[in-house]
Order: sequence, then structure tokens, then C-alpha cells
Amino acid sequence: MASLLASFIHGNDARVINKVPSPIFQSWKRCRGLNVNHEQLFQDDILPSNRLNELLGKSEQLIRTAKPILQHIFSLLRRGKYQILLSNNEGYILETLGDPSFVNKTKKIFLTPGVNWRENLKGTNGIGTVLIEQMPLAIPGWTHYSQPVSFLDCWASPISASDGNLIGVLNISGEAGATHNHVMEITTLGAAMIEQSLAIAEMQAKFNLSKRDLDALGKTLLHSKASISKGDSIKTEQHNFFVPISFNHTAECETQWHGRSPKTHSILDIAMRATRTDSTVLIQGESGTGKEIIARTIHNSSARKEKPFVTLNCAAIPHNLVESELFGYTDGAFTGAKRGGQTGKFELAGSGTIFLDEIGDMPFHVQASLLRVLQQKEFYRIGDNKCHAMNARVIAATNQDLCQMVQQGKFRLDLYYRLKVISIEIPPLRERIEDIWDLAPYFVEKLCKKFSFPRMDISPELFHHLANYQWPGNVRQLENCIENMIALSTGTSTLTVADLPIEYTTNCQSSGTSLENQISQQSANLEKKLIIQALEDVNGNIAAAARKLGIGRTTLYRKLDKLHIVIP
Ligand SMILES: Nc1ncnc2c1ncn2[C@@H]1O[C@H](COP(=O)(O)OP(=O)(O)OP(=O)(O)O)[C@@H](O)[C@H]1O
Repeated sequence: MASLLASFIHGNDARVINKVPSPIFQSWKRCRGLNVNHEQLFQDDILPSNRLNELLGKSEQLIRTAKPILQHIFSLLRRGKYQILLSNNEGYILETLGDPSFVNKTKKIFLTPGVNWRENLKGTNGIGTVLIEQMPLAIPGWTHYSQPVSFLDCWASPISASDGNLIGVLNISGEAGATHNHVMEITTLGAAMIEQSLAIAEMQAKFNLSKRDLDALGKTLLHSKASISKGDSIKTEQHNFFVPISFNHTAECETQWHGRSPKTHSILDIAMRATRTDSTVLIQGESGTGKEIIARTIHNSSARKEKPFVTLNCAAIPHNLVESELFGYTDGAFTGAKRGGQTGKFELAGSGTIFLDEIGDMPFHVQASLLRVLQQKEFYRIGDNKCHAMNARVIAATNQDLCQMVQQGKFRLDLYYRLKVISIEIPPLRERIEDIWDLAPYFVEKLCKKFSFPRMDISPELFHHLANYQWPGNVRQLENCIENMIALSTGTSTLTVADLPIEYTTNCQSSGTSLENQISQQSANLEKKLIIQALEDVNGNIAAAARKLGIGRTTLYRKLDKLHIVIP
């Protein structure tokens, strides 16, 4: 089937015309006429978070009405491997819901709020083509004009307001080639339900219906339309996959957690669950990924939020002072001790939270003392025999591989498990690039305020560039890069690629220092993962995998060789 599209692209319309449904054929013609790229998918129109929030605000009525219906149709799909999308009439995705493992697969093509799926940008696809054809359509994987989307079978139906104007599209995507029952019917049913719910809401506003009348009407609507479900109940819980998050957790320094990726959602989900207990938390992730922000988020959202949050960076103080910093000491406890002694961090934290940053650098002998304190819930100042109760919650963080350190005998196994009661892994920024669409505008706004500069925007090309950079220094590096651009800007209202510091205009990393070697090793690992995934997706077919990755076959062979990937 895919060869039909290839024939069409090469101008062999005669071979294709009777084999492809007319709306698809028309769509292919439009795409070819507009030179839409067949090999690659470009992310040309992704709204930055401020404009996305504006759009979500403007579309509030449609989203609020559609949300419970999306839940309902997801249950009609038996919560299978599907992703449901709601777009507005300009092609921007407003809301999405789906099976997490499937959503994980689709994230490479950005089925997320704020991304525009108009046909002239993305080729034949559910949202874009239905917006033009204005009728329900099935778009099997092979009919997507842009090859990277061909792993999805899609069904989409237009949504109209009561005055007949097109206001959006409901799209359901599933794995291409899998068995799909009734999905077209469910899509049109979902769109009709949204239209009717909107009409009811309009009626309510017009005739001032009571909430009870409206509920009764709503129930009738759901039950009368749910015949396909064979007894499925209507689920009301919300799954906010991909909704941008702006998590304001501390008034004191106004730091906010920003990001919309599924990984960000699951990190915050675990963090929020951690706030309900006093269990120790171990946060692991590369430097600059936001470990401290997460620790503060847990503290500020917990019952301890009015109590102190005390930090000890184990790497920033000499080894022989870590213990006294933690537990404090009495007057004359050791040579060089301050007169009058010193209060330790555990005492300062009281019944608040103690954040042990860079725990991997904690000296071995102090690890034993810390373990004892965690187990016995009491500690002594050095040189003192007065016992203090330990009431603080402990959150530890590290960018080292503690598990490996345990194997190497550098970190105590018992302490490792004691700390890791709740474990949070923060992935590097390059593995959650969707977050850049929130982080970059957030930093621009924050830094413009800091420098008292007028507001600035980010050009789409710059977004593209930022999203394609590897960010070895993670969010901290992104923030520094933006600070550099703003500080050196010359009265511009839009930051562009030309404002990028020179070192960011290429992704090349020279080898040499061990940090750089580490970074290039990580990029190689990432590349290896992407290649293996692409090969798996196409059952080991080299030509198809190369197309999927947007590289030539020879290049792929070279990379397989270099990365020691063996195809069974
Ligand atoms: N999701 C986020 N939203 C907003 N700002 C962020 C986010 N993640 C990180 N930052 C910012 O990036 C910088 C680094 O974050 P943080 O200090 O929490 O990282 P870290 O992982 O603890 O780093 P290190 O391991 O080097 O101590 C901070 O300025 C922080 O405000």
C-alpha cells in the first residue's frame, strides 16, 4: 500500500486514482502541490506556553465540554492502545487523552497541546485533512503523506457549533495494522456528543436551565449514545497527559516547575504522592535537571511547609566537616571548632525537611552515622552526650549512579535502601524536549523581568533549534543560554537563532575532558536507543528504518557498525 503513495509522489496519478479514497487522493494532491515534506515531519508551529495558555483560555468552553466525553469514548475503546485528540478549527491540539504506553510511542511526533496539525504543515492527517474536507475520515497509516506518521491509523470527525460553523476536530489514533473495532463509529459518536453537549450548554445559558435539568439532559444523552459500550461505565477521573504544568511551589524564591512532557507529569505525580508521608526520598538525575526544585516542591506541598527547609550540599564542604555540619558540635569538640559550638543542620531543620544534596559525596564514615540517625530517630552533637530527637524528613539527591557506587563499595547498601524508600528519577532534558516549550518562555519572561527589559518572544526557528540541542547541562544550561541571549540582545522584541551564543549554533561536542567524553557517550547511547527502536518498529527492515530516522541507508549501516548494533 505504501508504494501507492510513492507512485503518487513520483507523479504516477493514474496508478493511484482508483485505489485511494477520493478525500485522501485530493489531500495528497494538495500536499504535493505545496511541497509538503514526505520524508520528515517538521515542528514548525508549536505554541509557546504563554500563547498556549491564551488559546486554552479562549477554548475553555469546548475543552470543558469535551473532557468528560473524551473519558467516555476512551472507555468505549476499552482503554486500549489509543490516543484521543481534540483540536480547534485552526489545527492546534487542545486536549489529549490516551493509553500511557501508546502515548509514549506517539510523543516522537508531538501529539501534544499547542502543536499545529494543519495539512499544509504535517501532510495528510486526521486533524488537518478533516478540517479541509469537513467530513469524518479514516486515515490508515500508509495514507499519511508524511512518512513519520505512518505508524498510526487515525479516525477523525469534525465538530461544529450549533450555527453550523466548524469549531474543531475529534481524532482517535491507534497502532497502524492492529485490529480496530468500531473506531470510526466511536469517533463520529464522540464528535456528535460534543456537539450536543455544547448545544445543551448553550440552551442552558439561553433558557436559564437549572443544573439538575442539565444533568438529567446530559445523562439521557450519554446513555442514549452509549449503546456500543455494552455496559461500560462512564469514568470521570481526569488524565491530564501533556497539559502544561506551571507548579508554583515556593513564594520565597518564586521558583516554578515548568514542563508538559509525560515524564514531567509522572515526576510530579510521584512527588505529590510523596507529600502524604514522611518517608525518605531519593532523587536521582543529571546535574541541572531540577532535583532541588522537586525536593522543595515536596516540602512546600507537605504538612511541613511552614517548617524550615534546610540544605546540605555534601560535595561543597570538606569531608572532615560533613559530620559536624550535619549534627553540630559543642564548644571545644575538636581543634578549630568555633567557640560556643555550632548547631547542626538536623537541629536547624527541626520538624521541617533536610535536603542532602550530592549524597554520593558523603564520606563513608558519615554514611554510617546518618544511617544510625535515620534508624534510631535521634542524634548527638559531636562532643556532647545529650540526645536530640530527629524529627526532620530527609530528602537526598545525587547525580551519581548510587547503585554502581554500592557495587564498587563506595556507598553503603543499607543506607542506599534506607534513602530510596521513595525514588524519583529525573530524566535529562534531552529526553523530555517537550518541556522546552514551557521552560524557554518561562526563562525569557523571568529574565526580562530581572533585567527590567520589555517583554520578548521566541521565534519558531529558535524553538526548533533549542529543541534539537542536546543540553548536556540540562535545564540550568538552557536557563544560562537564555540569560546570555537576553543580556546581549539589542532592543529586539523577538529572540532568533542569530541571538544564540556561538557555542550553541552547532551540536558538535569535541572530545577531550572526561565530562565531554561522558556527554558524547550519553548522546551515543541515545542514538543507539533511537536506532534500535526504529528497527524494532519496522521489523528490522533497513530501508524502512532509515526512512523513519530521516537518514540514508548508507548512513544507517555506518551507524549500526559504529554503535555495534547487530540485526538478528
Ligand atoms: N522544570 C523546571 N522548571 C523551571 N526551572 C527549572 C526546572 N528544572 C530546573 N530548573 C532551573 O534550573 C536550575 C537547576 O535546577 P536545580 O538546581 O534544581 O538542579 P539540580 O538537578 O539540583 O542540579 P545539581 O545536581 O547541579 O545540584 C535552577 O535555576 C532551576 O530553577
